[in-house]
Amino acid sequence: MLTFIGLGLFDENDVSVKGLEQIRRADYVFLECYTSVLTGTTIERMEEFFGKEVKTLGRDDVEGHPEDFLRLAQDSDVAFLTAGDPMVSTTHIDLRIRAADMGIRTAVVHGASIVSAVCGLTGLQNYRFGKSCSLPFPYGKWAPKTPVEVIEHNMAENLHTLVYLDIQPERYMRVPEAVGFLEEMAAERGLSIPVYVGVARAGSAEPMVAAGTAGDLAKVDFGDPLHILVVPAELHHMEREYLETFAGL
Ligand SMILES: C[S@@+](CC[C@H](N)C(=O)[O-])C[C@H]1O[C@@H](n2cnc3c(N)ncnc32)[C@H](O)[C@@H]1O
Repeated sequence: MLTFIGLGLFDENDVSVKGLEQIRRADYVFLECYTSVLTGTTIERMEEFFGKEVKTLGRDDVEGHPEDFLRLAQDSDVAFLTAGDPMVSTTHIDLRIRAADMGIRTAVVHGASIVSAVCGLTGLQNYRFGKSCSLPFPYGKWAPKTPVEVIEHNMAENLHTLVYLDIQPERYMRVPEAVGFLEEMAAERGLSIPVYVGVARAGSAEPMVAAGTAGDLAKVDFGDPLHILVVPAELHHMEREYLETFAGL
């Protein structure tokens, strides 16, 4: 049996009771740590809390040769953990299909996701979001055009855009630098982005939410990772009031 378990947003306490029970019952526990991370804890703290050894998996282990750990699930209970929800903005539906093809029973225990947390923290209505995009660090002088194309398309449709910020082993993209990258790309296309909304450490006791122009956000200290950005569409009056009340718009 392979159980996909979402750990939620910040630390080991965010797992659901169902998720915790499954982890404690599992013969093997793997944590995928490249699509998102719990920055409020460590592997050691998770192991202590779960009472299990937690083995980490990188992108190549999961997407390149998952058979190695999937084989274990053919005759034992394997828990596959991710930060957030395992099936939101990940490619793990592929893994579940591969497992099913190998005759392995599977199940999903959902976790709190950054996608819903952003709505709660910013007041931006979930049904007003268009396609989301990921913003990677530029590679030398190369930077992808896709994020700003997605934003432009969503703005034309009057939809909000959620911008996931790059996570690398040694560094995390922060809101002010993300705004800087997007401003450069937008200027090249002649696109003007009037307002940004930045969020840091959703799920922690002290999440940071700030809204304003690129210039406003450049001055904000968002603190420790993880960070995420929203480019809002035209604001509904309730969304505006919420951002004025909770994000200093
Ligand atoms: C590719 S998405 C994966 C989403 C995850 N599966 C979920 O359901 O939450 C990961 C990105 O979301 C953002 N993110 C995730 N957790 C966050 C948090 N607690 N606070 C702020 N941003 C977060 C970061 O930009 C990160 O690079």
